[in-house]
Amino acid sequence: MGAVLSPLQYLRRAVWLRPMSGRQSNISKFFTLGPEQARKKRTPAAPANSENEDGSRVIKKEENDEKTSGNDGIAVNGEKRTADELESLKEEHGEATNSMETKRSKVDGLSLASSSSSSSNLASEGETTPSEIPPPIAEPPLESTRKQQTKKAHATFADMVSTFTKIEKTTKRLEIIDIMGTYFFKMLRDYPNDLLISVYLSINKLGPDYSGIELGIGESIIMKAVAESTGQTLQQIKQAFHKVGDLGLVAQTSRQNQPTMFQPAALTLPFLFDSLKSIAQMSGNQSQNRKIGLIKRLLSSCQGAEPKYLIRALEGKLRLQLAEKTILVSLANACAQYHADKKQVKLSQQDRIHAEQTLRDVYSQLPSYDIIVPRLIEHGIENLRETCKLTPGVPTKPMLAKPTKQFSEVLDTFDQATFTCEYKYDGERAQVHFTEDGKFYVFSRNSEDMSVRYPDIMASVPRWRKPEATSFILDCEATAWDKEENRILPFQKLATRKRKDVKLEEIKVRACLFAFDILYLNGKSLLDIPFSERRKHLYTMFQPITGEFDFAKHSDQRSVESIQEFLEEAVKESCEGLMVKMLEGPESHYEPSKRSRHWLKIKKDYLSGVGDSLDLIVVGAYHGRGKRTSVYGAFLLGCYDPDTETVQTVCKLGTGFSEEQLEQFHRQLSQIVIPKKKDFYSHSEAPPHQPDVWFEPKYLWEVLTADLSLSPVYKAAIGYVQEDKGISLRFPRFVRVREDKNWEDATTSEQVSEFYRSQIVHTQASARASSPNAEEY
Ligand SMILES: Nc1ncnc2c1ncn2[C@@H]1O[C@H](COP(=O)(O)OP(=O)(O)OP(=O)(O)O)[C@@H](O)[C@H]1O
Repeated sequence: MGAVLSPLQYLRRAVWLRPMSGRQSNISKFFTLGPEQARKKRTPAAPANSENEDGSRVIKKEENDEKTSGNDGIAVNGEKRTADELESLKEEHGEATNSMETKRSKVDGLSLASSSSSSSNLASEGETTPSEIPPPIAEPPLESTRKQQTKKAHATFADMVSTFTKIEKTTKRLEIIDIMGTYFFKMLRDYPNDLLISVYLSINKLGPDYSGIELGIGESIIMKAVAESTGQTLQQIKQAFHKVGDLGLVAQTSRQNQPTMFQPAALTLPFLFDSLKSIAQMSGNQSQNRKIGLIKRLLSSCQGAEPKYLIRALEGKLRLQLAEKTILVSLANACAQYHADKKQVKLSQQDRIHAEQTLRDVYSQLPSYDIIVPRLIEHGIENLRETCKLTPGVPTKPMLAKPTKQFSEVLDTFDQATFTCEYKYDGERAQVHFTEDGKFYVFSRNSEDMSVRYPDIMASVPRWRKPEATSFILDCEATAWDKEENRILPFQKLATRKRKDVKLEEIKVRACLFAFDILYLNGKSLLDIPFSERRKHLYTMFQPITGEFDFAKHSDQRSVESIQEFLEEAVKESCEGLMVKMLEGPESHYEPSKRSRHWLKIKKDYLSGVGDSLDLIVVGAYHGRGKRTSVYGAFLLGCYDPDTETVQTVCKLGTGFSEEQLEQFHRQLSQIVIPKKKDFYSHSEAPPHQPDVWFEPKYLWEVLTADLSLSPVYKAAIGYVQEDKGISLRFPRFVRVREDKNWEDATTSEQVSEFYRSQIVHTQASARASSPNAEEY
């Protein structure tokens, strides 16, 4: 293996890449013909806001004039300035906006461009000048002056906002892909150094998931910053928020109504990105004030619709339908088109499909834009599979299983193929990495770095790794382990472990790893070899140590009776059920990120229920009565539609809780009550169905159900089965909190519709089985 650069090294490399000279092409046309199939009919997204999104600039000089006399000074961007200060600001501002080496103005809100090291590094002589860059086909409605000021150095937030504004006006995925593709194409052509940042900002992330840097600033901090920056009281902002339900819109309106004397310099993407990162990483003493200070600075640089998206970005929710899938398709299209233009060849529909597939596959193996984007720019999408491969140290997206509720279904699915059954351990998924340079990592199902959470696992790796294994990626389940009795403990025990600041000597509940797959070994990816061979490598390279590491127990017998027996054994040993996996042939290859039919899961509970539990978002609650007077008596839960970014309600849940749990949930959830329903929650508007309180989306609960039915009240998977009806759970029962998943990893609307459909298939099949001659009557 060649030397592997760290994400940071690649990022640095990318930052120093020169912009390539542009070529004129009819971009839009190409993207419109995107190969993504039209989706099934979906719930329309929350209605697009009707305000003037492009937001004409407000420079109400006359309003300021009366304030200029005396020492009172005037308000510039919400802050009082003396006449002297104003004079120097004018000079400073005029210079700053024309200079490539723009420095941040001493005064908030006038020139914020290029404060970061990356920003100032980027503008170098000899770059493509604006006159050499052909005008884009569909110019965004930007103020030309602002654009000219920054054209040479960096892409602006204004450009991005104008793209977002267009996206907010449509619910059609193909159009969104078209708009984003056009935007990324222009970034590639004009500002390749800023492409990586533009991708991150579009998905509202600040780095790969394993970097652990996350946005999601509390509403109270944002409200304070908006109030202070726009010269309003906190009360006024709170009231407006209560009325509108979107802090972004409140910020935009407040900013538009604010007298501003000078036009602030454009906010560049690198400066914005660096600032958001600083805000996300601030901690400790005074961090709240420092955050407010930085948000105010950013706000004072915003114009038009920029405050809206800035605030939404800070909240961690852009409310565009920009699912990561959409970004990948748009980016693939943009890159394919850009490189085809460069080579002066025509891009076929086939090429586009190929590009999309390539980027999706590569991203599931190596989910790091830090690594992918610079290599895309440098080597093109056609070489991406070669230049971006599975790499220890970067968590890959785990393969997932489909639920099944009947043993006969297992045999139907695998038919003549060779399959194997394994215990389905009930713990937390753990991807263990060992890099070529000798570092260990443990990553979660969501690519979070859990190395500090599991010091016991980290310490045990050298004991069970044989010296021949010089680098690897293992797929495992970490379970709680009873040292005295030498047995697995239920999942609930594992959940009692601390998640932060875990010290090895203080650990009370030990974790034991059960390895079920190996994806990478000694410099080579093993994804594309049969599972039987991967399993051999696993057994050769590692040694079991009781209570620390073992291989998932398996049985390769294929009769229904033997599977049933094996399941009973698994349950006796505190497992959830079985995993049934293809063992030979190409179907047994490891498919990162796919929920595949080549892996089936059978849980004990499925056999009487719907086929799987669901992981649902807690969106609201109803006050308790009688014994539950002081707590919430029932909860409103929803599933997630990643394509429309909506949370769709699916049931009211009131059973399966202990009294302690109800008290604990009351305490936890009271902290995240919001004044009104989020506009991306989809639920019946009828008063009897409204919960007493609404919550921020935060907690995910696992729920079992007897079956599913169509419903006019609940909106889950609306449009999938019936145009105007959603799907709801009947007799739902609480199982546990899913701490290993983010709320956006909830069961999707599509999965809910699959559960509903498979239930109908099963019902029909069993009706036929119990009455084989039914058709004759
Ligand atoms: N032998 C095994 N093979 C694969 N996965 C296993 C095994 N034992 C336990 N697991 C766990 O079971 C999960 C398989 O189910 P699935 O792929 O649907 O993930 P999930 O969405 O987390 O579902 P679940 O809620 O059932 O754990 C894996 O994510 C893994 O954590």
